[in-house]
Amino acid sequence: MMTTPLLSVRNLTVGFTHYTGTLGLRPRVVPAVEGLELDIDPGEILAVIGASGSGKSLLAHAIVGILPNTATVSGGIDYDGTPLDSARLRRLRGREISFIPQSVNYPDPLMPVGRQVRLTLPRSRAAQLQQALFARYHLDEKVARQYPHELSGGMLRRVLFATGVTETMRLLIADEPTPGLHPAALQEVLSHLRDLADDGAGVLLITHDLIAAAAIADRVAVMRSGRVVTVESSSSFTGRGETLRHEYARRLWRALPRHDFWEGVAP
Ligand SMILES: Nc1ncnc2c1ncn2[C@@H]1O[C@H](COP(=O)(O)OP(=O)(O)OP(=O)(O)O)[C@@H](O)[C@H]1O
Ligand code: NI
Repeated sequence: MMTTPLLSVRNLTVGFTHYTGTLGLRPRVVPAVEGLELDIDPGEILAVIGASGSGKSLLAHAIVGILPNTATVSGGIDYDGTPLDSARLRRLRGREISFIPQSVNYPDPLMPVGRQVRLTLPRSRAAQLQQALFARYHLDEKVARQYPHELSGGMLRRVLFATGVTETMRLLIADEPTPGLHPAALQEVLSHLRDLADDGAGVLLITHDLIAAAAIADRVAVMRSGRVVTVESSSSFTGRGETLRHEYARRLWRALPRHDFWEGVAP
């Protein structure tokens, strides 16, 4: 029996207009990601890996409807079997669909973290919901009044989850939630993601960390230059990657330092 995927990305292309010609007046749409096809089932973690600039964040932004309005988009995204248009997204975002943005300039360094969390919540119940979320993520209430630089990396990450993850969540899009974490905090975030999936959520985990992706995800989509070159079962990232379907995935796997080590000692 076929089940409907929770999320289905169909032939998604996102382009940006570049101006060419001698006067720079001739507009041309250059695709930044092209022909993306991906499914996520309930209870599944799909990791998306790929080099910087390969289009991972654009994929996430297309799903949660926050592409810049300069982007040209074609293709479709279905949620629960029906198109995820902007009206539906507005209704579902923050309820069923959660997003943890890439933490480049987030959280805001100049705002207490509790206030940042409250800004993402329905205004009428923001204070109460923020307290409940902090309790759920084992964050002391005084943390709410602190600034990001006053918290450890692991605590900050828990704040990000408190911001993004709601009780009613069915789909989580997490863009690089783990960089710069020390091993214990990394482990904590990864096992939290696994728990959310084991509770039935579909998770799209964007990461540079192929080892973490292989350890925690069910499948790993590999992006390169704006395309999904292959979707591999995470169990194939083992040994020398003999069972990986695509050569590029094998190359990424074999390029990891510990493989150099093993190759170094192999007869
Ligand atoms: N607002 C924009 N205007 C023009 N081009 C853009 C815009 N945003 C992204 N791009 C292009 O799309 C490409 C993919 O960007 P994206 O942020 O998705 O990469 P990424 O895989 O998330 O990289 P990283 O790992 O560094 O976060 C970039 O190389 C860039 O050329
Ligand atoms: Ni990114």
